[in-house]
Amino acid sequence: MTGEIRERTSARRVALVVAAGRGHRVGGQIPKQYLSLGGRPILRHALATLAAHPDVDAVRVVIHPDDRPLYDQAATGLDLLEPAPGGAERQDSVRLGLESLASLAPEHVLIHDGARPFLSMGVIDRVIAALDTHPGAIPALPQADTLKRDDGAGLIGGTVERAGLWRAQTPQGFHYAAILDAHRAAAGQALTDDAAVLEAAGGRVALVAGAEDNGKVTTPDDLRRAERRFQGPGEVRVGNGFDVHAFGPGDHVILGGVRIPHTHALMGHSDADVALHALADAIYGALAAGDIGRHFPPSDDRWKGAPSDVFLRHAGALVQALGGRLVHLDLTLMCERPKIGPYRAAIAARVADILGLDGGRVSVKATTTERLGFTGRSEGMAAQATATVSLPG
Ligand SMILES: Nc1ccn([C@@H]2O[C@H](COP(=O)(O)OP(=O)(O)OP(=O)(O)O)[C@@H](O)[C@H]2O)c(=O)n1
Ligand SMILES: C[C@](O)(CO)[C@H](O)COP(=O)(O)O
Repeated sequence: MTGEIRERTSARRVALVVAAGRGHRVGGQIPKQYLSLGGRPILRHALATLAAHPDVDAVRVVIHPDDRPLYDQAATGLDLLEPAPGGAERQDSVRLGLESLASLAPEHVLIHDGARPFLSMGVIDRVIAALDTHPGAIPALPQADTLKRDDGAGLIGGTVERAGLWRAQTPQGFHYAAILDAHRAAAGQALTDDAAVLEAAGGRVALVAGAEDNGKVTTPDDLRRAERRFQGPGEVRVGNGFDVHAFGPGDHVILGGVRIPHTHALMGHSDADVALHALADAIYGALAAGDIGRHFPPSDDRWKGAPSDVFLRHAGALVQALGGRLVHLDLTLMCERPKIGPYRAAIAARVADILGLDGGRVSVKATTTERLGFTGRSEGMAAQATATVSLPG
């Protein structure tokens, strides 16, 4: 997301994160969503993931007014809408949050618990995809254990048929107008999730695959389990990127942010920096966060002639937002001319500078294609990149 989103008067898809609860079951001095998990407040984990998702246009958090200083700390550096005040129960907080989005009039809203830190891009993707064909969709997992009902005196009163039962998670996605109307109509009824609110209004809600990791921190045991994830070695991801631009009239090319004199220029919507485009795509790939065209559509005039370090910096920021680290970047440029050798060190240094890395983590290589193909005929250039990213476990 960019700073410009905050100024928007509309956004197609908004994530509404409810975080106004008191966390009584976890206990402690501050509400659970502000407790530290892996060095960052619990709430920040999901905020970073939602803010980094290419199909989420804006994020609003619903908070308890007393928590404003804790919220400001948790949200530092993330580009979010102003938070909205919550209510006494989760359902009230969601309704108030939905009302607060009226002027944005989003098409879709994804309602997420701030206490579910391990949200993945894949779960968000599945919920969003289901909204093409359904007014609501939730991630859920089939019930695996046998279910017992007690008799009120510590004995089993019966066994509940578990077939067809699912455990509901968040984010729960909805067509905004439908869920706002349903929440208004349900005010006063006690319903434990937003799917139940739409169901009560007669809406049909789809089930998509949730994830075991996407559990809610509800009790001190959940918190201990969540902390254990950060004691492991984390996860290493590898992504690749590839890009091509054609030569046209001009007297220089921009490669890796470095201006190189040449008999032609590279043609493109932005500055046609084939190297930075491949690198950005490699990072997006490692995060499963789409590609450069999804974040910076060529149809958007804001990116006409744009310097491509904007794209690479954005990809690097997504890694940071997820609490991750760029371990290594490897770039190969393919062309007959210009000769890359004299500029190799400058390109590596510029890439490292854009991403705030030390130069030893950026490799720049070049090859001709032995006069074969479009690069061999000097009709254009290609670049290929690999990004290695480390994410918390
Ligand atoms: N009045 C409330 C109550 C809950 N929530 C949010 O809804 C999510 C799920 O609720 P839950 O796990 O029950 O959180 P708490 O209500 O804080 O927990 P507890 O019942 O233990 O106090 C949490 O992110 C919580 O902050 C909210 O925004 N407003
Ligand atoms: C919305 C929810 O997280 C779906 O599982 C859940 O219902 C919240 O329940 P709580 O009563 O607020 O803990």
